[in-house]
This record gives sequence, structure tokens and C-alpha cells, in this order.
Amino acid sequence: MKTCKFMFIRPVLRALQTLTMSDKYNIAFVLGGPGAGKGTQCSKIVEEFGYVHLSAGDLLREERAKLGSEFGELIEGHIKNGTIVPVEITCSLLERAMKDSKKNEFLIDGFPRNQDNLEGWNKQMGDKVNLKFVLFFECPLNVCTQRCLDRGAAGSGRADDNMESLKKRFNTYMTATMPIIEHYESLDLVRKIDATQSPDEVFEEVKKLFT
Ligand SMILES: Nc1ncnc2c1ncn2[C@@H]1O[C@H](COP(=O)(O)OP(=O)(O)OP(=O)(O)O)[C@@H](O)[C@H]1O
Ligand SMILES: Nc1ccn([C@H]2C[C@H](O)[C@@H](COP(=O)(O)O)O2)c(=O)n1
Repeated sequence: MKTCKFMFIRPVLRALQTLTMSDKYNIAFVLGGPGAGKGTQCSKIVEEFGYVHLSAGDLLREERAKLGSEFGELIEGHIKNGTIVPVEITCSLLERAMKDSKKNEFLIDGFPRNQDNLEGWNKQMGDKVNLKFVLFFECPLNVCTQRCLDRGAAGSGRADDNMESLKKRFNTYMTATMPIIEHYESLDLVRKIDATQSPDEVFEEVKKLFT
């Protein structure tokens, strides 16, 4: 008799859990050094799997460019110095973009980048999202540097695609972002991809995580 009751309750609980999960945004964080190819791969994922790509860096650059933005100068300073903008600003930009998109599946690129990002996100968004995994593009510093310098030379217009800013960005990456990746590794949420191959070869590996 007891066994019968449990057989009935389990599927109900599972259905309830599924319902609760679908109320939440499904997200994957995308991390890796400057120039590792996060944006390039996100575009491919969007094309093939229909996610919405939100780059924290792009959202900050857009905010900086707005006439009369109260955060413009502050953001500019952080971007030039390769340091990280306070999470209240970045997290609000991300949440607004998620709400505005009316979609449910997001790639959140270049976030969380430090402990402040992680804690602020968990506080503001922790209950509203289902974190599927953290896509980590692993790429040696020399390869990343060359890609950013080439991007700058090709006319990216980015104030930070130069050697001086890159040194600072890498320092921030090693000291502030790597511990965040290690944190997610300890939760078994990191999916590591070798980002040194060609974009199409890298995408072959990425695809496996989404199919
Ligand atoms: N697998 C690859 N092989 C060679 N070049 C690549 C590869 N992936 C991206 N690139 C090039 O390297 C540069 C940086 O790529 P991308 O903008 O995707 O990196 P990112 O990780 O998003 O950089 P950032 O964090 O600085 O915004 C671009 O010019 C891009 O075309
Ligand atoms: N979570 C973030 C993401 C980005 N920034 C700032 C500082 C970065 O150097 C810059 C460029 O980011 P990218 O386009 O390389 O991802 O934007 C930040 O402060 N916080």
C-alpha cells in the first residue's frame, strides 16, 4: 500500500519541479581570457541553437556610449584599466536585457568576472535562473594577446585592444576571474573547451554541449 502511494507522489513532484524550472531563465555563463573567442562562439551558438547572447562587455560599452549616462565615466575608467565595473551596474544591465528579450535561454558572456560579480548576481538573480553550465574557453595568454592585437589592428575601435590595456586585463583575468572558474569547477559546472583551434573546430566541441 505504502509503495503505491510513493509511486503516485514521485511523478507529481517531478512535474512540479519541471514547472518551477520553466519559470526561470535558463542560462550558461561563458568565460575565458580576453580574445579567447567567447563572442565568436556565442554567435555560432545563437545561429544554431537559438540562444540569446548577452555580452556584459557589450552592454557596458553601450551604456558608456549613451548621452548623459550617469555611469559613462566610471565604465570608461574600468574598461581602460582592465578592472571590473561594480556588479550593481552590470547585473542591472543584464537583467533588463533578459526581461526585454522576452526569451528564456541566454548565454551570459564575460560574467561573472570576480567575487563581487558572483555575489551580486547570486543575490539579485540567483532565484530567477537555472544555471546549466559554465562554458570555459581555455586559451594561452600569447594566443589571446595576438588575437586581441589583430582585432585592434583590423579596426575594432576598442579602447582596450592594445598592449597596455591587455596586460591589465590579463592580470584581472588571472587574479579575479580564474578563482570564479575554480569555484564553478568545485560545483562540477565547468565545461572546458580548447579554444586554440580554428573557430569551426572549436564549435564542433561546443556543439556537443548543446545537443
Ligand atoms: N578560434 C579562433 N581562431 C582564431 N581567431 C579567432 C578564433 N576565435 C576568435 N578569433 C578572433 O579573435 C578575436 C577575438 O575573438 P572574440 O571577440 O570572439 O573573443 P572574446 O573572447 O569575446 O574577446 P573579449 O573578451 O576581448 O571580448 C576576433 O578578432 C576573432 O575573430
Ligand atoms: N563582467 C564584466 C565584463 C566586462 N567588464 C568590463 C571590463 C572589461 O575589461 C571590459 C571588456 O569586456 P569584454 O568585452 O572583454 O568581455 O568590460 C566588466 O567590468 N565586468
